[in-house]
Amino acid sequence: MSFEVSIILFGGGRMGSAMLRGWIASGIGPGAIHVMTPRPDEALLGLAAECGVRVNPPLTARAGQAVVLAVKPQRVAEIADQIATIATPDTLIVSVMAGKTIADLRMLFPEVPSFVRAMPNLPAAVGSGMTVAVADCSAGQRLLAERLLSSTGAFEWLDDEALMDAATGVSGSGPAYLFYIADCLTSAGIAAGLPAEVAERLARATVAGAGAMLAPDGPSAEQLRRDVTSPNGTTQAGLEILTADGVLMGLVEQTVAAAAMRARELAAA
Ligand SMILES: NC(=O)C1=CN([C@@H]2O[C@H](COP(=O)(O)OP(=O)(O)OC[C@H]3O[C@@H](n4cnc5c(N)ncnc54)[C@H](OP(=O)(O)O)[C@@H]3O)[C@@H](O)[C@H]2O)C=CC1
Ligand SMILES: O=C(O)[C@@H]1CCC=N1
Repeated sequence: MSFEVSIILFGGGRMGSAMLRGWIASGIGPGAIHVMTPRPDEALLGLAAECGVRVNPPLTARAGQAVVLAVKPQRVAEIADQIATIATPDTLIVSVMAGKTIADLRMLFPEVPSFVRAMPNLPAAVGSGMTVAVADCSAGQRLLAERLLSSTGAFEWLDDEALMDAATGVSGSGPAYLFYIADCLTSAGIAAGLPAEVAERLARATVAGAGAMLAPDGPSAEQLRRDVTSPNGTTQAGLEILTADGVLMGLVEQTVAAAAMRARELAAA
């Protein structure tokens, strides 16, 4: 899907760069993208040079554009003056900051009429992201935001902004939990006698392959798990440990709850 939209991205860090890569790969015209970030790293500068993205150009008011905020919630106040100088009655702010509510954004940016609060995740960089969002803007801007956010992978609107913090705990932070599982699998492989590099290669490929099978229109996770598990075989022996007494399930519930709680705290940061 290729379309033209003029974007100013504030924050060229991990999430900003991940979205930028996803946008470019999906065909969004790179000449239409400006990145504002105080210390662009080599990778960002290389990507920008390769694709014609402008980094830290002088900004002027540009009607109809999307301003994407990918700075830390704790630092967003620093860009209020810059946003005030570029805001027009058509400006749409798309924030991906954890915790910050649309009400918070309205207080921070009183000149801006329209907001989308989104929560993407890092696999956006490879077109396999999961983004959820809520909107307080016109139907046309909602469509624009949806095209932008869905260009990096799966996307859905949430009806209730109160669900954004729980979604942050599941899909926003979720890739980190799975990367940790990959590390656990590597360590367990080493403990079981595999050379470290072999264990790591096996763990990475296994988590990536299992993730690929969880395509949205594919079988359920439960069905896929059953497909691996031969009755009385090796997987059953392993899963009896992993699922014993619901300990892991309880830990994952606590993990998501802690992340959601931190998102609520960040609203006030
Ligand atoms: N990382 C993730 O997986 C996800 C992150 N998010 C959200 O994305 C946002 C960014 O997170 P993340 O990318 O991890 O953090 P990073 O620290 O990697 O990126 C933040 C970027 O913002 C830049 N920045 C700081 N001040 C300004 C400013 N005044 N104007 C423009 N840019 C500025 C920083 O530059 P410098 O380092 O030079 O100060 C840095 O490059 C957060 O709000 C987070 O909640 C949402 C979903 C997932
Ligand atoms: O850890 C964080 O605060 C951000 C938001 C979701 C993923 N990373």
